[in-house]
Amino acid sequence: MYHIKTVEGLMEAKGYKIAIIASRFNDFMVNSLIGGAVDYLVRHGADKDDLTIVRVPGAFEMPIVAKKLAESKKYDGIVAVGAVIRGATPHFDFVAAETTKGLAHVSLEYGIPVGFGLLTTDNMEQAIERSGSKAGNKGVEAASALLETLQVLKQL
Ligand SMILES: Nc1c(NC[C@H](O)[C@H](O)[C@H](O)CO)[nH]c(=O)[nH]c1=O
Ligand SMILES: CC(=O)[C@@H](O)COP(=O)(O)O
Repeated sequence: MYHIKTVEGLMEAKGYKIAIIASRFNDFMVNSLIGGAVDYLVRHGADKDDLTIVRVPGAFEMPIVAKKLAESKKYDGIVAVGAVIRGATPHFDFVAAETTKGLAHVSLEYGIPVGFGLLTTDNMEQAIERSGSKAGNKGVEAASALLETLQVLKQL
């Protein structure tokens, strides 16, 4: 038998300062994503005073705000929640791709983990299903992923 050193993270939020970036577009769903993320973080030890919610107009504005938050060095991590829902034109593809790339860029450039809770769905029904109903809550998943990543990074 080999003993292999394994680095893995527990879901522990105590002591972390976390910013939640949330778009106003499709805010019926986004409010549920915020609620899921906050509930998860608090139930895993976060102090409410250590959480900051930053509202932005749409998903496209998330990366520049994430960059500013990262530059401030006030936060250990970011949870980004939003909902991009396909319409009649190719607009969806541009907004979804640029938001995703922008958030990934900020994460790597500034070395700050970003929990990616952006719904990118073909229709409203899929978005509702993923914001606290039958297909779970992407805000919860993003918050959970952030905590695990923070704990892993701390050990490396
Ligand atoms: N259609 C969606 C948008 N579009 C708005 C853009 O994100 C942006 O705010 C606008 O183009 C001004 O710069 N945003 C979403 O978050 N979700 C959508 O479905
Ligand atoms: C994702 C979007 O921007 C979308 O809501 C836009 O809809 P449309 O392509 O019908 O203008």
